[in-house]
Amino acid sequence: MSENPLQALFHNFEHVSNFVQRHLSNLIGLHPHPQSSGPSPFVRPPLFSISSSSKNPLAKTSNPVQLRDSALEAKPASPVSKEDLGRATWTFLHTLAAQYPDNPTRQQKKDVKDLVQILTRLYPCKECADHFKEVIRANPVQAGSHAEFSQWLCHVHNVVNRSLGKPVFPCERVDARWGKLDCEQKACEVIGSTSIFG
Ligand SMILES: Cc1cc2nc3c(=O)[nH]c(=O)nc-3n(C[C@H](O)[C@H](O)[C@H](O)COP(=O)(O)OP(=O)(O)OC[C@H]3O[C@@H](n4cnc5c(N)ncnc54)[C@H](O)[C@@H]3O)c2cc1C
Repeated sequence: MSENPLQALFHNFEHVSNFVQRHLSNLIGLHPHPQSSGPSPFVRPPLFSISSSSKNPLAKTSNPVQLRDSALEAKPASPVSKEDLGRATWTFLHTLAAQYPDNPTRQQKKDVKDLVQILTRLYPCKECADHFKEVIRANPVQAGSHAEFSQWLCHVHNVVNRSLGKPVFPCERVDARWGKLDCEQKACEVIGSTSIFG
């Protein structure tokens, strides 16, 4: 009864933590080591550990929560290049165009136009965003159908290509270059394709 209430809370948390670790270890295939004689029944140390002082639960430990996964060790994130960002964004946009319906709804047409406008403001390469804004001003989004949107996108991509001295892509081959996502049972179709409000 004389136990500090915070200490009790701390012990409860530790029990829950141990419980979760046991079940996680079962899930990812870490089984108790039969010959293990130490305090931990596991071959590998737990994913994280909580140290507590039984005398003073508020005492600072040097590292109260330790992540042991080497993938989570503090490493500086490698920067994303302008080229990587560009390729990823074009992949996203052309894949979206490939799946854009022949008869889009009003909402889908609006969403696509909004998305492109948002890119001209938020694209995380300012020089590219500013240039793209000019490109869109001169070539307003056409999204009346799959064919219209994918051809429009191919055209504006070529405008960017030209400005960078890259080869122009033959837009009659855009459907061959950019296919729909390989998804089972139409799970990747753009939502709302069958709406009667198109
Ligand atoms: C909106 C936007 C604006 C950008 N603005 C700039 C900028 O101002 N300055 C800058 O340095 N970079 C910019 N970039 C990045 C640039 O466009 C390229 O993505 C980057 O240089 C990498 O080029 P890449 O040669 O790998 O091919 P990407 O141009 O990234 O193309 C990827 C793939 O798409 C296919 N492809 C190429 N052209 C077309 C087309 N017309 N239609 C369909 N498919 C095609 C090809 O198979 C190509 O390999 C921009 C990117 C985006 C998305």
